[in-house]
Amino acid sequence: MSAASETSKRQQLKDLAATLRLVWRASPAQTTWFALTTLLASVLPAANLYVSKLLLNAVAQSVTGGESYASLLSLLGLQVGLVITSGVLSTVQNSARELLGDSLQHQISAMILQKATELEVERFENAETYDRLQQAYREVGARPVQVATQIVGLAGGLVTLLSVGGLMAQLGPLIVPLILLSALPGVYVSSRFGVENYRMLRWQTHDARVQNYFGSILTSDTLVKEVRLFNVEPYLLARWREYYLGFRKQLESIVRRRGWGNLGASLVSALLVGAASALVLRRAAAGQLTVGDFSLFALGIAQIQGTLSGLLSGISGIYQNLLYMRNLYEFLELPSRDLNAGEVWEGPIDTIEFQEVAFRYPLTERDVLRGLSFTVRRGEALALVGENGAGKTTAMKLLTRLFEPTAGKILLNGQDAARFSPRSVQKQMSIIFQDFGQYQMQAGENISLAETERLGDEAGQQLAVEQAGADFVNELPEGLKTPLGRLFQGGRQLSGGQWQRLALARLYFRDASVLVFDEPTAALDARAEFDTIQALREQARDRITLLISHRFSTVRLADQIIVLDEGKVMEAGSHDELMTLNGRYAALYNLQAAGYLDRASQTT
Ligand SMILES: Nc1ncnc2c1ncn2[C@@H]1O[C@H](COP(=O)(O)OP(=O)(O)OP(=O)(O)O)[C@@H](O)[C@H]1O
Repeated sequence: MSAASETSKRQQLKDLAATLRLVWRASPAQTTWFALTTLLASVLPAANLYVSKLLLNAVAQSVTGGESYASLLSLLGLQVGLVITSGVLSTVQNSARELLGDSLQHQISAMILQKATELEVERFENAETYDRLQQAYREVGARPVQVATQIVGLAGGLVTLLSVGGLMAQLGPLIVPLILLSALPGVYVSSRFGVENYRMLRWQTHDARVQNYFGSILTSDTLVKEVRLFNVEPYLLARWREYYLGFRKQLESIVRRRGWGNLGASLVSALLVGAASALVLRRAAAGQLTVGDFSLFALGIAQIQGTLSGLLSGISGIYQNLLYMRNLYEFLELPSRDLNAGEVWEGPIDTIEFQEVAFRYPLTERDVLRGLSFTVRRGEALALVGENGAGKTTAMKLLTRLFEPTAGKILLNGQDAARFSPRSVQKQMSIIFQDFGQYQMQAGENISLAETERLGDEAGQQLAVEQAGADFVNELPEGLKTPLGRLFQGGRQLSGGQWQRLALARLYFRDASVLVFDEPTAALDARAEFDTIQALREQARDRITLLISHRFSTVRLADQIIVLDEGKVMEAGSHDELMTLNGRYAALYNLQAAGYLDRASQTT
């Protein structure tokens, strides 16, 4: 695939304009200072060369007494003035660039984070989005300011080239073209390998993520116990290293080929400069050039070569940087989901009705829910049971509007939920997921995250703690203000069950009319689970409770039980009805009950 086909020219122009807009918006003042000082500094090389030439000629003349000390001094003064001007300009230029880079970095990070908040939840379950997010984050750093620097540098470079070229043209007609030519091979090599480098990094993104993942297992606080016990370290290290060796091979190949390319370019360049020098020396031998002219030539070569290669590599640099910036734009252009779009739902939810709901995850081939129908009313509890992967959590993701059904309808108080904005419907729901969050923040914050408008509501937090049976919070050194987790200094680590109680408190903290418990008690023992669910039934008398659990002793407390099998309802009814039916539910229930009885008889 050629670099050009990766992004069309038109797209690149658009990206260029977008990048310049980004730079300008980040800081108009710093951008102006930066551009102005760069342009002013670009006439200095020609001025310097010219004054040096005059000074050398004057020195040569003074040897024969043709030039006074005062006139030499005035030329020197001019040269010192130029050095000071250049110092002032470059100081302002560097400061402006540094501040501009910082503003840009902040602005782009904020854009990426904002975008992440607008993405559909399903995007986060998709490896491609992660790759894009990671690539976008990588570009936050220097790229945009590099593009700005390169564009301003192009204008400056042209001014320098024209002014120095004009001075050197007086030395002979072929001199400037020969020197210009000598810079080209080097520029070609660096631009070609620049593009190749870009492609290599892009291909490596996915593998680098996998490699990082292996590294993160080895440095994870939560996994360290399993890793040590099972002695997984050598395997993980080997996998990690295997990826490194793959990257290394690609890098070595690029470095080797680029090395040969640079060598060839230097040889060609040396030959061309040699030819230009021979021409100048011939004129010098014929007495047609002054000492100053020769110094102009010697210093001018480096200046022209440097400026031209700067110019050309600036162009290819802009091109390459825009390829990288595309990653950022691709991420920012991902479709957003406006969670506030739709009518605003107000008031409590009294009934939930699933009508023939089906769902298929994006990019997959299989419906994970098929024809799911049930109704649940305020004051009732409905339990979903079924084997792993039967679709229970997915049904809750649909109810809570994290995803939309692919077929069928969900009615709330008899109205199609799809009409209402997801945010306003979600306000009426509180949930504890299987993989609930363990936020490395204070205990009280962990609870109040369910309603950040009430972050300081300690009485509310305390009530939620009591409802969730999370009394351990009161024993913590600073109570609700105790920082939790191991990530930051001073944090207290909780047990799995304690974290879960805290997540339960978070669920209660939100004043919702629908409570969803997705295996809320997995980290609790059977007795504690039973107590928790019974307490929950008391507290949820005037709400709708939806419960997912693998423990039938808990499930039996629900008014309605739905047995899901491969996304379809297999049986539905109350505990007693399902036991009378003597089907799958009854079989599973009896199996677990026998297990309990068995254990009970062993302990007595
Ligand atoms: N993001 C996803 N993309 C694709 N398929 C998914 C995704 N999440 C879940 N699935 C698939 O959907 C099916 C139902 O998953 P779900 O998590 O709803 O099951 P569950 O009944 O809650 O299982 P468990 O008891 O293990 O929690 C499974 O086959 C799972 O592999």
